[in-house]
Amino acid sequence: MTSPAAVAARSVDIDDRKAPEDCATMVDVRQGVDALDRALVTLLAERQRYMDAAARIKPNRDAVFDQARIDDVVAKVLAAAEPAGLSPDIAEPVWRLLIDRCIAHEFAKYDATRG
Ligand SMILES: O=C(O)C(=O)C[C@]1(C(=O)O)C=C[C@@H](O)C=C1
Repeated sequence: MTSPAAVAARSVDIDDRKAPEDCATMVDVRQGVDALDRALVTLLAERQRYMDAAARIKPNRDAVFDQARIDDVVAKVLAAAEPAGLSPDIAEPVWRLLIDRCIAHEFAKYDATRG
């Protein structure tokens, strides 16, 4: 088990990483990946809090699963992925799984607070 202190000692600030094109070693690559993963965790935790808000605001439990909104979210992600250079083969399955897990979280939150 890696201690939190050891993890912190290895960590690279998001602004203190090499651009992918400038990486010369696998240490550079992995420091960049680890830094981005921490940034993504922060963003995903904030996205999760919007699910908490949705569970508080939606009019009823049936509104938690919204297929039209899922289609809209995936379409917007794919539209943003293209100019950003993110492969749709990564973006689409990642977001479909993310939405699926977010729906499960939203149902759990709804049931815990309003069920
Ligand atoms: O937009 C909503 O209604 C949400 O609750 C967000 C979200 C998502 O993860 O993007 C989650 C559940 C819905 O079924 C659709 C989309």
